[in-house]
Amino acid sequence: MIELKDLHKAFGTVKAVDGVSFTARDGEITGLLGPNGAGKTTTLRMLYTLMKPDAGRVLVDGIDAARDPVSVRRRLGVLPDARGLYKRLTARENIAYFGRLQGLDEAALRARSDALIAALDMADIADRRTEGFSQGQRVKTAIARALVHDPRNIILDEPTNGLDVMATRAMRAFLRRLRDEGRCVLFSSHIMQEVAALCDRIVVIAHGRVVADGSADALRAQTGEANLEDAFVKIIGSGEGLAA
Ligand SMILES: Nc1ncnc2c1ncn2[C@@H]1O[C@H](COP(=O)(O)OP(=O)(O)OP(=O)(O)O)[C@@H](O)[C@H]1O
Repeated sequence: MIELKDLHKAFGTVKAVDGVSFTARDGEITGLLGPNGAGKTTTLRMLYTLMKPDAGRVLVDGIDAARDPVSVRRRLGVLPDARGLYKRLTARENIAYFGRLQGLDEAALRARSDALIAALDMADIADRRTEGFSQGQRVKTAIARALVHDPRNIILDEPTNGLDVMATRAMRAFLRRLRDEGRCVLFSSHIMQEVAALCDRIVVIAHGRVVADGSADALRAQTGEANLEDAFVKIIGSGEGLAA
């Protein structure tokens, strides 16, 4: 479970995150939806301890990220916005490298790598160097790498960015599977359909603040709009910066 409590972060005069609080629960997919520049990436960076908040707290499975960042990182699998892979290594070697950094022994590493390569349907590319990989192949490798230590909480920044329709469908199925295993899945997106198709709970963020938080049905009821897209536009105040 991930709890964010009144997070703040400013860059000079820009209040990127201005009092964000929400909870992402186990066994649910939570979507962080907001237009470009809303503060999604900054919020996620504070959550995965890459950036220190100016104020506020992050708790992962009840552990305070400021007090024990190492334990928090162990409990998180992160697909960051920058997906840098080592291009001279094969996909499998990229995954193994991260597994060793996480302290997995060789037997556990092999078992986890094989399971992820099968789950992400990447057997055909696993032993190729990642140099020259397509966007979809890179995303799959980065996800396998992020999950090698079997984390309970999974954070993904725009996971389907640049993926084609089939790869997007496969990614959605994979995220549902993680959810059905009881994990806490949190992802950010500025694509309404993505969030509508996938999420049990939607946190809408605009100008660094949470402007709505609930199921798709709750958001429709809150706004009186039958169509989720219309509900989002009403909540955010405009459709600018959101993609259908
Ligand atoms: N390192 C930084 N230095 C200065 N300003 C920043 C920095 N990081 C983010 N910002 C600003 O903070 C605001 C929020 O940015 P953020 O990247 O969190 O938004 P986002 O919701 O992830 O947007 P997008 O969908 O475009 O990725 C923006 O105005 C951005 O320009």
